[in-house]
Amino acid sequence: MNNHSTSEYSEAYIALGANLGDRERSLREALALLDSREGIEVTRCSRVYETDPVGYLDQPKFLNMAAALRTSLEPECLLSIMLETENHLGRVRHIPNGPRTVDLDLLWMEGRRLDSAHLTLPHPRMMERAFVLFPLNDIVPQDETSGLRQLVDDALKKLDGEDGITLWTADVLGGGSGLSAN
Ligand SMILES: Nc1ncnc2c1ncn2[C@@H]1O[C@H](COP(=O)(O)OP(=O)(O)OP(=O)(O)O)[C@@H](O)[C@H]1O
Ligand SMILES: Nc1nc2c(c(=O)[nH]1)N=C(CO)CN2
Repeated sequence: MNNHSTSEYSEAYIALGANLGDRERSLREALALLDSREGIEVTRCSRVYETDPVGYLDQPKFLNMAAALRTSLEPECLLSIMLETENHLGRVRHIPNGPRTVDLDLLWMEGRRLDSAHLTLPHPRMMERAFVLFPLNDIVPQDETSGLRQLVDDALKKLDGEDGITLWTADVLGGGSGLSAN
């Protein structure tokens, strides 16, 4: 526990994306680093998808996935650990929506709505992004009660289709990471 913790645990959902360097390794290491931090436990991981770039098109394809965390941290503290993790794995910001070794977005935290200079929750663009919704759909339980399941179902119905998204079949989380999909 540290000064930023509360005694309660919450469920949080994050999105991960990588399109530079060893993409599988970046995803695996990001999850392992988060899981190693006090107050964060990675509880479920989605499957991994290879996705065409959205927004800034002249860049390599991404690997995208999502994970559920059990955390005792306040959202701002969780986000700052996520940003530290991105930096640790060599992320450099050059172009908005551009290539990155790893990108970690905080999508949703049970019962939390925020709109500050540094953090907006739920993530404002998550419901329009197939590269977020497909992975999230893998890990949000049918009986999830905070409203996320309904939002994901509604958003998936509005998507155009599955263009530009394929399942990545390699065992990204294997290799002794202690993490597994779903
Ligand atoms: N829910 C959130 N998750 C992650 N970052 C957020 C969130 N809300 C606000 N931010 C802020 O957004 C800043 C920029 O994030 P980043 O550079 O990763 O954006 P991006 O991944 O390129 O674009 P996008 O936010 O559309 O995914 C972060 O430094 C963070 O302070
Ligand atoms: N396919 C794909 N496209 C993107 C992604 C991403 O993770 N996957 N992230 C972006 C900025 O967050 C912009 N575009």
